[in-house]
Amino acid sequence: MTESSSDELVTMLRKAVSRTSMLAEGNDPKLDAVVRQIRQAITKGANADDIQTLLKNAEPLLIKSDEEQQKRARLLRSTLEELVDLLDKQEGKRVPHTEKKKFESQIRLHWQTSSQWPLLIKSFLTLAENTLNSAEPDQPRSSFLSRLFQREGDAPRKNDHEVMTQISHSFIGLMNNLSLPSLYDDDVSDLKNALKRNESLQDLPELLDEVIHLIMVAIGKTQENLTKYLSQLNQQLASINESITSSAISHKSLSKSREGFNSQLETQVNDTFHAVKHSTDLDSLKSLIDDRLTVISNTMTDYKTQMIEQEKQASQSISSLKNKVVRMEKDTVSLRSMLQEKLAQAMTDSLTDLPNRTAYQDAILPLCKIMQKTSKPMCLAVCDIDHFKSVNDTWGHLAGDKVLRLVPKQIRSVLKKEDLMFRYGGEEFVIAFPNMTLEQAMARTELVRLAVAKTPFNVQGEPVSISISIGLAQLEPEESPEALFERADKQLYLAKEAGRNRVMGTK
Ligand SMILES: Nc1nc2c(ncn2[C@@H]2O[C@H](COP(=O)(O)OP(=O)(O)OP(=O)(O)O)[C@@H](O)[C@H]2O)c(=O)[nH]1
Repeated sequence: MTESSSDELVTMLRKAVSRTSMLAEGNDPKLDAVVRQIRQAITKGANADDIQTLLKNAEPLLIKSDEEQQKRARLLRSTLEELVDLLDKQEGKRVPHTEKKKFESQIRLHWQTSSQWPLLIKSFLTLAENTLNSAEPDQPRSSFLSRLFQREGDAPRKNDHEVMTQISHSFIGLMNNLSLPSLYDDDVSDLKNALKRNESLQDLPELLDEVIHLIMVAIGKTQENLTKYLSQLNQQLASINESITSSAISHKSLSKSREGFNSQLETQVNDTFHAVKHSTDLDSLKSLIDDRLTVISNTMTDYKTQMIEQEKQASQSISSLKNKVVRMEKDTVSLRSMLQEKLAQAMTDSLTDLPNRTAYQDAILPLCKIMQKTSKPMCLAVCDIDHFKSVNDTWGHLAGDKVLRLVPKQIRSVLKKEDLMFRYGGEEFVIAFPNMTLEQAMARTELVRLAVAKTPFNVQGEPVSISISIGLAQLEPEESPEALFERADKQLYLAKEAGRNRVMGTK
């Protein structure tokens, strides 16, 4: 790996760890604290040893969170298996064989992957529908809902009723094992009550959608990825450290033996010199020189043997270092693609799938600069859902989340592909309109406002009117993104003051 590509990798690692660690927050307070330390250390440019110590501290917490995840996964698997058994025991109904086998293999393949749980729950729902919809041989076929889930006034069919109760209870059992932030307490209890009351498959899909949503909140989609990611990062750092340490040791020992040999040789040459100086006759001089030469020759042989041995070791360590570098080059490629995936995740808001505030902050400065440099107009709109708190208060947080997912879809429906929308935070969305004057942006945002106002949002079966207020500002030649946002936000405030459900703008 070249120095510049390793620098690049380190920079990417830093950036990615900082951002990825933000995603982990909120799952476990202790893990949050360690992850925050890692982020700070990396941002400050701490060395590999320090970061490794911090990663080691994170390990037991990650293991704990992994164990909890495993427990939840096992519970999901056994619940789904029991539910399949339950369907099997239905009198007069037949679980479609191929679908059942397919579902069982899906469970086997995916029970440990939390991102696949919604898919498993949905597949179960389909299997249940198809089973309960299967006609008894001597009964005429009729529509699924009318036949299975009693028409109004019909007495519930005992088996269907029982099976619904058991399905609902199984999912209540799953819900009891989710550890959710207390913010969701009311939603969990509402959902459990709704599941308890539920007697028809008709309402089950919607209820299961909410179960799925809460499961996703509880497991935190990123938790499992983060665990894998941190452990891979740990291995990379350990391998870099090991290589550097072993090459430093072998370098040290080589220079030590060279120094030892030099001083030994020097002593022997000096001794010989003195002995020759003080020798009186030719015979004793000859035998003295013979002796000394033997000693010097032995020393040289020893040194040569030592050198050969050390060269062998050095060449072994060089080839192992080379292998490591090759392996790291390979790992870098997969790490790089994983990092890119992480970066994309870190830039996306998980509720709405829109680019988030971090993405906005990365994009807005270059966008403003290019518009200013090319003297093109640009506008920024800050949109805020009106009285959103009362949606949460009246219908619950889950309903609020649903509205938060639907509103941007309505907004998107009237935007052009060059308009850039972000979820800025809470119930606030920001739209950048490149190449647009204030007049043009006023017209486009008026369409946005109308698209939301005229949509009857369906919350728990009832239509609810939702509106948004929008503040708009046009970018000035030398203006910073922060100043532009502030001016648009001020217009939003004025729109709220003037009665909401309106657009206000300024040049
Ligand atoms: N369900 C849900 N609610 C959120 C989320 N983020 C923020 N909120 C809620 O959004 C509400 C924002 O309320 P406020 O800022 O007081 O204002 P508002 O009720 O929208 O009224 P105005 O802006 O004055 O029209 C708060 O109740 C927050 O709890 C979220 O991700 N999901």
